[in-house]
Amino acid sequence: MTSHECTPPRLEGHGLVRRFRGGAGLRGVDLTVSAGEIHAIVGLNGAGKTTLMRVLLGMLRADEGEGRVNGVGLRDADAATWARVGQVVEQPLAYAELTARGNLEIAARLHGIEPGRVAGIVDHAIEEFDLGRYAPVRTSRLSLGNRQRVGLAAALQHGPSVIVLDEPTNALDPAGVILLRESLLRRAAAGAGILVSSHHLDEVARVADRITVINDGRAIGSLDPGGLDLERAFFDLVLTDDEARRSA
Ligand SMILES: Nc1ncnc2c1ncn2[C@@H]1O[C@H](COP(=O)(O)OP(=O)(O)OP(=O)(O)O)[C@@H](O)[C@H]1O
Repeated sequence: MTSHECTPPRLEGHGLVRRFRGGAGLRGVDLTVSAGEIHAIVGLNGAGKTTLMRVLLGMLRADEGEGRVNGVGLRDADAATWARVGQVVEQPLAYAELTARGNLEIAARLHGIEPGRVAGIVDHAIEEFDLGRYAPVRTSRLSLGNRQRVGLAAALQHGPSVIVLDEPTNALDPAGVILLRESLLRRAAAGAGILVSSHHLDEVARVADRITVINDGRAIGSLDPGGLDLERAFFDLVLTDDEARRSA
C-alpha cells in the first residue's frame, strides 16, 4: 500500500447540479480525483467541463450535490484549504502590467508561501517552465503561449496537492506541452491529485490514469488511456448518449 492510499480523495464531486438558463449546466455529476492520480475530462464544446471545474473550486455554487477538497466540504473550505490548490481555470494571470516574475511572486504569497521562501520558489518555477528570458518582461507583452506558461508556473510552483487545469495545453508549443506533461507526472508521483480537461485526446492518453467523458452536463462513461482508437471510442460514447437522450 502506498502512502497516498490512506488519504481522502484530493477532489470529490457528488451529484453536482448547476442549472443555467436555457437548460445548460451540470445534471448530476459524480467525480473523484485520488491522490497520485491524473484524471482527465474530455467532451465537446459546451459539454460542461469548465462549469464542473468552477463548481469543484468553489467559484460557482452548485444548486445540488456537494464537493470536497482534500476531504473538506466546499462550504467549510478556508484559506488554508485553498492554499493547497493550484488552478488555471479562468484567466491564467492576475496582473497583466506586472512582469512574469512579479506575477509569480504575488501568486506565491497568495498561496501562503512565507516571504523568505518566495524568491527560491519563483526561481525554480522559472527554470521548470523555461521562462528565464521572459522573467523581467511585462506579461501583457508576452505571447499567448508564454503567458500560459507563466500562469501554469504560478498555479504549480507552491506544490499544491490538488491541481485543476482547464485546457492547459491550448496555447502551448510542443516544448511547452512536454514541460507540462513532465511537471504533471512528477507532481502526481509525489501524491498530488490532478484534474485536467483537454480536447487533445492523444496528449490526454499520454498523461491520464483515468479519462471521463462529459456530455450535456453529465459524466457518460470513460475511455481507456491505453486504448487503440480513442477518437472513435469518444465519438461512439457521445453519439450513443445523444441518441439515447433524443429517443427518451
Ligand atoms: N455563466 C453562465 N451562464 C449561462 N450559461 C452558462 C454559463 N456558463 C456556462 N454556461 C453554459 O453551460 C454549458 C457548459 O459550458 P462549459 O463552459 O462548462 O463547457 P465546456 O465543456 O468547458 O466547453 P468548451 O470545451 O467549449 O470550453 C454551455 O452551454 C454554456 O453556454
